Amino acid sequence: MKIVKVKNLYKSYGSNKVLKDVSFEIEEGEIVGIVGPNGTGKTTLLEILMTLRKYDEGEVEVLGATLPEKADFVRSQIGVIFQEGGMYAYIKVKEALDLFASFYSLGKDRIDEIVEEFELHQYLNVKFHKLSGGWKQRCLLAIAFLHNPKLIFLDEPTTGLDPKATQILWNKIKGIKDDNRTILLTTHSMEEIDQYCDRVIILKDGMIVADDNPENLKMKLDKRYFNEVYFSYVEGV
Ligand SMILES: Nc1ncnc2c1ncn2[C@@H]1O[C@H](COP(=O)(O)OP(=O)(O)OP(=O)(O)O)[C@@H](O)[C@H]1O
Repeated sequence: MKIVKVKNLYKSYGSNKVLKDVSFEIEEGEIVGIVGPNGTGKTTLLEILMTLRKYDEGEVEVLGATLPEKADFVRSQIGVIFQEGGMYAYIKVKEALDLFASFYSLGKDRIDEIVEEFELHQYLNVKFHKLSGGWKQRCLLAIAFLHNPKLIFLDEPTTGLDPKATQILWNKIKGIKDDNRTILLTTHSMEEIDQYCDRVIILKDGMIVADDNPENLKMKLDKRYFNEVYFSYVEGV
């Protein structure tokens, strides 16, 4: 099943044409990474799919529902981690879980399950701003996962994390993926694309310049590492 369908998408902010004729589809169960230089429209694209932004032209379908018409349905089905994880600084982990569970009318059993799955026990009474970067992201992933979404959006989930915390978070993301969930993320880490993504979409100046499996792209361009592929598409080297 196609989880995301985007056809001939255009988006401008005033005279700034940010997305230009973007088309792609995502299959159920894929981990897809979107990469590209700063300001090339990655977050804007994610925000359109998450129902947070209107687009100018084109067609967008998420989980079989057309946007923007079916935004309420899509919102109830997706999980999201925003860039630099927006969360109230002084809320305790337990309070945050209770709060978000109440938005989806979920009971204590589901919270207990998530605490178990993400191993959050020892942090339940810790305030968010006291958590390390890695644990913050892990808690945000747990919250994003509370209502069992089939599609999860992660905007630069590992930015600022040390290698160990990055690895732990990715292990969790992979675990989620094994459940046949679909994950769409942005990252500036070429290593993460190489190691973890089934597919990569490279955006340059708001257009897709490559969309394939990272291994295929390396073979096609005869490169050993994905960062060389990236530079080849983005810088022409
Ligand atoms: N709300 C907004 N109003 C006006 N312009 C915006 C808005 N949001 C983003 N832009 C502009 O749109 C362009 C694309 O921004 P966007 O954040 O989507 O890029 P990005 O690829 O995610 O960048 P980064 O890698 O830095 O996160 C940039 O020129 C940015 O300044």
